[in-house]
Amino acid sequence: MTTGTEPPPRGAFTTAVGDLLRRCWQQSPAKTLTAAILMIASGATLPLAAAALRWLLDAASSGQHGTAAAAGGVVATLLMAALTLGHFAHVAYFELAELSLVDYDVELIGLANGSPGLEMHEDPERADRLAVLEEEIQNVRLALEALLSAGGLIVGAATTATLLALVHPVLLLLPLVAVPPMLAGRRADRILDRARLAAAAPTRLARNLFQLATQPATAKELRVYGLQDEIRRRHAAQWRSAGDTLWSGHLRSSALRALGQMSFAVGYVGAVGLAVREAAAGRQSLGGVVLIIVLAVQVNAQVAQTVSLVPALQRFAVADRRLRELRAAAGGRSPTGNSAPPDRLRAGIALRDVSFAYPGTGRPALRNVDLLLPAGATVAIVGENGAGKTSLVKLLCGLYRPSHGTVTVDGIDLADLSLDDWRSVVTVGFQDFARYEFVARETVGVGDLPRVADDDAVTAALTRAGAADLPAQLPQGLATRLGTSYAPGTELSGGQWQKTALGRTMMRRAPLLVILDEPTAALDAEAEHALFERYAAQAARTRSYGAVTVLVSHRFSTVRMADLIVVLDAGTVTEAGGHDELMALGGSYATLYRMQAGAYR
Ligand SMILES: Nc1ncnc2c1ncn2[C@@H]1O[C@H](COP(=O)(O)OP(=O)(O)OP(=O)(O)O)[C@@H](O)[C@H]1O
Repeated sequence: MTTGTEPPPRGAFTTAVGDLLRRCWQQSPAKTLTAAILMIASGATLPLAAAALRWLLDAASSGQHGTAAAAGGVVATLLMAALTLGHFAHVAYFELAELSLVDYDVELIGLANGSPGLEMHEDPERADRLAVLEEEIQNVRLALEALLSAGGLIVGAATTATLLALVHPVLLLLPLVAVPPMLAGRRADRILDRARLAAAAPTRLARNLFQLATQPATAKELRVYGLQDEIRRRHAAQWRSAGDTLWSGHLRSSALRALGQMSFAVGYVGAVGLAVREAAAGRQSLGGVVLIIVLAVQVNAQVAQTVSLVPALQRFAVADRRLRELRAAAGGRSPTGNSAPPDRLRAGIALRDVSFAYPGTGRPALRNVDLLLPAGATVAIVGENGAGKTSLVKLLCGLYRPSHGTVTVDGIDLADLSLDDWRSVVTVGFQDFARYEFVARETVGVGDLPRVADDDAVTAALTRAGAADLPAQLPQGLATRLGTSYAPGTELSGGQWQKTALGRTMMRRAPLLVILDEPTAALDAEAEHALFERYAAQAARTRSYGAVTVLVSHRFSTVRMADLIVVLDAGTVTEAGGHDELMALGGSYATLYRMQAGAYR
C-alpha cells in the first residue's frame, strides 16, 4: 500500500478520469453526453467571438457596413452562447454528480463493512484513510465540473492557438508560460494532501470527543466525574493541532501557486507589447491588434482556469487512488473459503495451537490455545479483564484469522468455509452490542434478516431471550421507533437496549454456534442467572443438532451450569473442565468461585 504522502503514480490521473466518466455514464448516458457537448461547445465560443470581433472591426473601419452588421450579429450570438451554455451544462452535471456521489457512498459503505474481518475498523491507518476518503469523495461534483470544463478548455485552447498562429507564430509561445503555474499547482496540491493526511488523526479524535461530549449515553458520567471541561480542553487541543497543520499546508501551497502565476504575468505583458509594436509598424489592422489583445486575455483566463481545475482533478485522482487501495485491501486480506458448513455438528469446534495478535500490536491476545468445544455442549469462558475472552469469540465468528494454529468446525478449517455461510449459522450477543435506531421490530428482527418484519418471529425471539415484556413497555409496541439520535423516537434504558440485542441472538432458526459475550452487564445477577438458564434450556433444544452455546461471564455463580468451563489467563487456557472437576482441582476457578459465592452470602 502506498502512503497518502506520495504523489499519485503515473497513470493515476487518467485512471481516475476514466473511472469518473464510466461511473457517470452508468448513471445516465444521456446526461453525460448533454453535459459534455454543452461544456465543449461553450469552450469554443469565446475564441470564435474574438475572431468575429476582428471581422467586425475590419469591416467597419473599411466602410463595409452590411458586413459589419452581420459580424456584429455573430459576435452577439457567440457571446450569448458563451454566457448561457455553461449554465445548461451545470444543470446536467449537477444531477450527474449527485447520482455519482450516492454511488461512491454506497461503495464506501460496502468497503467499510465488506471485508470479511474487522481490519478496516480496527487498523488506525486504514481508519484514517477511510475518514479522509469519505471527506474527499464529497468533492466529486467539483471534479466532474473540472473534468467537463477541462474538455471545454482543450477545445477553447486549440481554437485560440490556431487563431494566434494565424496572426503571429511567436504568439504560440504564450501558452508555454502556462507550464510553470501548472507545475507549481501540482506541487502545491501534494503539500496540501500531506497536510490533510497529517490532520486526519487529530480531526477524528476531535470528532470522537465531540460525540462523547454531546451524546446522551455519556452525559451522566461527564457530569458525575466533572469531565466536561477536560473533554472540551482535549477537543479544542485536537482541533488546534489539526487546524495548525492544515493552515501551514494551505499557506505553503498558496505561496507556491502565487509564484507560478507570476511567470504567466510576464508572458502576457510581452504579448501585449508585441501587439503594440506590430500596429506601430503597420503590419496589423485595428481588428488584428484587438484580436491579439483579446486572445491574450483569453489565454490568461484559460491558463488560470486550467491551474484552478488541476487541483480539483488531482485531488480527485488521489481520492480515486485511495479508493482503489481500500478496494484492494478489502478484497486482498482475509479471503474467505467457499466450503459450506455442516448442517449439524457431530464433533464440535476445535482450536489447535491457536495464537493471535491484533494487527500492528505484535502482542498476542491469545497464546497456544488448544480447546475442543464439543458438539451440543454449553461452554462457559471466564477470565479477568483482558484475558482474551472476546478475542476468542471474534476468532470463532471468523472476524479475525488466527496468527498461528487452526480453528476447525467438525474438522473443516474455518479458513476454508464460506464466511457468509458460517455466519448464517452463528448468532452472537456482543458485549458492545449495536443500538440500531430502527422500529423495535426491526431492531430485533435484523438478527435474521429474511424475517426482519415478522412480528411472530420477533415476539418468539424476545420470549426466548427473557424479554417478552419489552413490547408492552413501548408506546407503540414493536412498531415503536427506538432512539433519538436521528429521528424523534423512544429512548430505551441500558437494560432495554440489551434486551433488543438478546432478542437478536434468538432470531436465527437453527444456529450451530450461539455466543453470549457478556451482553448481560446491565442485568442484575439474578436476571443474568435466569437468562443463562434460558440459554442453557435453549441449548438443550439445539443439542439435538449439535449446536454449541458459548457463555462469557464474570459471574461464576451463573457459569457453573455449563458443561465445560474454560479459564483464560493472559491469553492462555489455564483450566478447563466441569464445575465439580474444577472445584476439586482447587485452582483459580475454585478460588474465585468461593470468593464470589462468599460475597453473595
Ligand atoms: N481491537 C484491538 N486491537 C488491539 N488490541 C486489542 C483489541 N481488542 C482487544 N485487544 C487486546 O487484546 C487483549 C485481550 O482482549 P479481550 O477483549 O479479548 O479481553 P477480554 O477477556 O474479553 O476482556 P474483558 O473481560 O475486559 O472484556 C487485551 O490485552 C486487549 O488490550
